[in-house]
Amino acid sequence: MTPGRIIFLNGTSSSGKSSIARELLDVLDDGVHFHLAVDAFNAMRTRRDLGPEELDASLRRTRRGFHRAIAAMAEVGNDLVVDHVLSEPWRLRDCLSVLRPEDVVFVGVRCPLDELTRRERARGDRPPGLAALQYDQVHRYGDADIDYDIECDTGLSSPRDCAEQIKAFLPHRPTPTAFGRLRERLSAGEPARQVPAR
Ligand SMILES: Nc1ncnc2c1ncn2[C@@H]1O[C@H](COP(=O)(O)OP(=O)(O)OP(=O)(O)O)[C@@H](O)[C@H]1O
Repeated sequence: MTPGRIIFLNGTSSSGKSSIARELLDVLDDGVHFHLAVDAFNAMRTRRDLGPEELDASLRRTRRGFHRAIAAMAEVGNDLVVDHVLSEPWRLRDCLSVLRPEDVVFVGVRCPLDELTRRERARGDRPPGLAALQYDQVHRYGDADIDYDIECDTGLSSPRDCAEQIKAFLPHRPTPTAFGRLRERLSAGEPARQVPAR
């Protein structure tokens, strides 16, 4: 059985990941796609108030479970669009350890901070300052910027345009993929992006 393709969107809250994912499901006409969002997994959790330690442990298990659910869906041939916030280094490490690098198209979803703050205020359903808190973390691993297959700037492009850009990129996926390159660099203790020679 051929494993499914995983278009993996990483960006801060309000960067436009879910909007792009919805458009991707509309524009991708090669097969059946599923949108897997970490928010949807969080929404499945018991509503009871948890203490800080219990909440931390539960959030970590939710995310580890989410990563393995992605792997399981793809393993049996489902094509996926994943929407995630890699704001802690272990989340990327865990994804690199459970997903097949050759199946992953790694997409950096970027947006300028002032626009993120404007959107966050306008939508009103996210804690104020959340995007700003994640801004310096999601596209970094250690001291380096994360190396993606493709990046979108939602400050410049609509969700539909970003989806079309990703679709146009798919036939040109490099080998090794960004996940393949990251896996090798991180296992060798190197930075997340190749440092240009001086
Ligand atoms: N390219 C864009 N241009 C203008 N507004 C956008 C764009 N993309 C998304 N938005 C708006 O920004 C808000 C957040 O978008 P969306 O829910 O897609 O972000 P998200 O990254 O999935 O956020 P979260 O991780 O918090 O769920 C929405 O109100 C959406 O309409």
